[in-house]
Amino acid sequence: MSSPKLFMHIKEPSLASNLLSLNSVSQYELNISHQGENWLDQLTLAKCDVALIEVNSLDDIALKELIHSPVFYQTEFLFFSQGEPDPILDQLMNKGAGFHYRAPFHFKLIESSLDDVFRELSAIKGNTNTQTSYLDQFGLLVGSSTAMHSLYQTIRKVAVTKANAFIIGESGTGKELIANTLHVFSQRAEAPFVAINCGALSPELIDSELFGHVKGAFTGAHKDHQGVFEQAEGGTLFLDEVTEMPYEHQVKLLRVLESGEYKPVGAQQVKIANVRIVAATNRTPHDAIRDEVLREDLYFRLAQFPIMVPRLRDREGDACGLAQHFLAYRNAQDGEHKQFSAKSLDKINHYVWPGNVRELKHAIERAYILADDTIHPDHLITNDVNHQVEQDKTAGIPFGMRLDDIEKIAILKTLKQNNGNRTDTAHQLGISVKTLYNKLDKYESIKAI
Ligand SMILES: Nc1ncnc2c1ncn2[C@@H]1O[C@H](COP(=O)(O)OP(=O)(O)OP(=O)(O)O)[C@@H](O)[C@H]1O
Repeated sequence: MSSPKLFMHIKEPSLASNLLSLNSVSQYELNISHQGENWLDQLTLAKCDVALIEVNSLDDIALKELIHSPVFYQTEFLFFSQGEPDPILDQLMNKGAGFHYRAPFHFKLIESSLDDVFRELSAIKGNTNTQTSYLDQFGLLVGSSTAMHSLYQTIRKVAVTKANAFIIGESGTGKELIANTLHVFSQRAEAPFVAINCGALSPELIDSELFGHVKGAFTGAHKDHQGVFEQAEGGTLFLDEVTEMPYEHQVKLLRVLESGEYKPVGAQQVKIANVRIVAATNRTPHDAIRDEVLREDLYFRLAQFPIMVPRLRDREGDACGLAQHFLAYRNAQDGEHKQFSAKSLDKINHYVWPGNVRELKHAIERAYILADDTIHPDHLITNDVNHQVEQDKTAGIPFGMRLDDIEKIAILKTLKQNNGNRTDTAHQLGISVKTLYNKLDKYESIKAI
């Protein structure tokens, strides 16, 4: 296991020597900056886990650049200043940059912060070859790739802030786990984490689902009902598939985010919302705004921190690692010792996993059931839709078949393949859950005529 790396850019000689004499500093692999050169460039090249940076001038170009640099999310920062107001540093701190020590410095405190960071980093780096899985784990997320480590850094930083976060990534990449991990690492961890799927909210009940209702507010409202804002009081509200919420209803969310107030249906008094909002989408926000499925003003309110989730195929080595991880857990459940053959691991490694971790998890579950002791490539059944479409194409679609009939067959077949799961079906077909519901409603009404 390699030691965590520490970068040091300290000009003031006595501060530098005091820091260098700390025991906690000597635990790290040390990397000292060359004065006179841009320290951010050096830090970017050195890829360090922790950086000690002395800030003593408002025209520090590197400090200004840091806020837009990926390094900001990949490194734990300890800034040192003489205490003069510095708006850029304030901005960095608001974004969860780490620690800012003002002169006179208390080296005991600095020592203990560095010890804490060292322990955390060692735990992450050293969490390999456990009995159950050899991948690193952070919160609820498993993965050792560089892409996942940089995601962990981002989550660690965002979690401690009050900002809303917007998680953007393909279906099955783990957006809900990320939202949950953000909650677990936040100061709201003791309060509830409430998740709702905005695509599944029925338009008639949206107000009541979000804000609750009082008894007698409408026919069927037999008792008071708490909406998700109230259920998540003090904690985190996860708005999954927020782009699938009807456009005209999104303004209601916007109002709460702007004013912090909401009113249950039929109530006289407004309530104050005390929740952190984490939203997610598997669309590109830019496209969603252009296609008018996401209000731009809502996006800016939600996306104080956009978090991009890497696709499984962009996490080098993680597909095999996760497969081993899922299998190890399954073995432990049943007291089994099933294993992958070398060829099956090769198949896992080379497949693109369009359904990301969810698809991998399901494939391992199926393979586990099918295999006796060893999982062979044939046991690994994937949702390779493209491949299936190719096979169906060779079977041929009848000449002259109406396009809407072809569409209907594709929808119903995919729905069946996904055991009726509408979210997965919509993702595979490349349409929104809302569109899928509309089309299914249309088929139903035609049947009824
Ligand atoms: N990094 C990970 N480590 C372990 N399990 C994971 C990881 N990422 C995803 N999973 C598992 O994969 C499945 C899908 O994850 P999740 O529901 O969080 O994805 P999602 O991006 O929210 O999907 P969708 O957009 O379809 O709602 C879950 O069973 C989850 O436990």
